[in-house]
Parts: sequence; C-alpha cells; structure tokens
Amino acid sequence: MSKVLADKDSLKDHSTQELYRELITRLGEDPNRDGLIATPGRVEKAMAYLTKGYQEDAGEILRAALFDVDYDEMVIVKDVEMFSLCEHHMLPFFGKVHVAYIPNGKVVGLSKIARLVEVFARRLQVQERMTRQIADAISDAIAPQGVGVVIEARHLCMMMRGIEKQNSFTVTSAMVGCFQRKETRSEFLSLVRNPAQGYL
Ligand SMILES: Nc1nc2c(ncn2[C@@H]2O[C@H](COP(=O)(O)OP(=O)(O)OP(=O)(O)O)[C@@H](O)[C@H]2O)c(=O)[nH]1
Ligand SMILES: [Zn+2]
Repeated sequence: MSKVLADKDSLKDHSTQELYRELITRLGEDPNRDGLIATPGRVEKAMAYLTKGYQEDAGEILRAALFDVDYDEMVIVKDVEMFSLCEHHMLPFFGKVHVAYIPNGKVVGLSKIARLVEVFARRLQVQERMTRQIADAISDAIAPQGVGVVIEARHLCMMMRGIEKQNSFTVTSAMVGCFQRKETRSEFLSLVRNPAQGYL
C-alpha cells in the first residue's frame, strides 16, 4: 500500500488524493470547504509517513553498525516509544518496546535498535507480529546467544470505539535462544519492570 502511495505517478495524477476526497464526501462532508480543501494532500503525506516502514530494510539498517565486541552479558534498550497502526481498523496503537540480547561476538549500534522498531511499527501491524519481527531481525543480523522483545501498548480501536476500554493495555513478548530459559527471561523481565535508577 505504501508503495502505491509513494509511487511518483500516483502523486502526479493525484489519484491518492482523489481517494481521500471521495472518502471525505462519503463521510457526509464537503471536501471543498475551506478547512478540508487541503486535507487529502495532508492525509496522503501522513499515511505515507505512518507506513514508511514498507520501504525500509531491517537487515540493511542493522548491518550499517555491527561491531565486534567481547561482551556476553545482557544488553537492554528499554522504553523505546512506538506508534503503529492496527491492521484491522487502521487506528493507532502505541506504547513502549523493550529489546534485549546477549551477544555472541557482535553487538549492534544502539540507535539501530530504535530504528528497527520504526521499520516494523510504521506499517499496518498486529502487535504480536511486530514483536516477533523485531526479535527475528536482531537474531538474523548478529546471531546472538538470545534475544528478548517485550511490547506494551494501548490500542485506540479498543479505546475510542468497539469495546471502549480505556485502561487495558496489551503486553506481547518474543523470546529467542537463551531467552527461552527461565532465568534469562526473568532477568530481562525484572530489568524491564524496574525503572532505570540513579544515573538518569
Ligand atoms: N491479536 C491482535 N488483535 C488485534 C490487534 N489490534 C487489533 N486487534 C483486534 O482485532 C480484532 C478484529 O475483530 P473483528 O471482530 O473482526 O472486528 P470488530 O468487529 O471491529 O471487533 P471489535 O473491536 O471487538 O468491535 C479485534 O478483536 C481487535 O481488538 C493486535 O495487534 N493483535
Ligand atoms: Zn484495531
């Protein structure tokens, strides 16, 4: 879908913007009124941004910053903000991603972990798949001893419509390699639960 949005010809003949004009009309609004006249163009831009992950390659991003480092304790990058769109309603879900791995000779540049989250969040998603994709991408790039990913998110499709539950949030996890061992998994989860102390 994003490929189509980003396609130069579709931008040239404004067909995507025509779709949004049609949508506005079908919702019962006048697409020519002052406040809405530029809306199709804005929505096109916004949707292209919110789905830009389809144009990005996780492996390529990680390969740009791999370092040989002799370190075999857990590396955790936690509280990475995430905004995505649920593939069922195309409404936002958002929250935090916590990523950990135990290296096996190679570490990945820290910022690339956050970039990786963006690659998979900026698509139409379900939380479970995104969780798994982040874990698999790290696994494929550096073959670590193990990887753990936890995502905590709120889904607007459950809050502003549907069942309308304002306080529920969804937690998903993907554990690969040594993170499937009880002790490693528990260490990761307890580090995720505790706020960073002292230094920050
Ligand atoms: N597993 C999973 N489900 C999701 C996610 N995002 C949204 N959903 C769910 O997708 C389901 C779609 O269910 P349907 O019954 O087809 O759609 P619906 O009638 O709009 O469902 P309600 O939201 O219950 O009104 C809903 O239960 C949503 O809560 C996600 O990331 N993971
Ligand atoms: Zn939804």
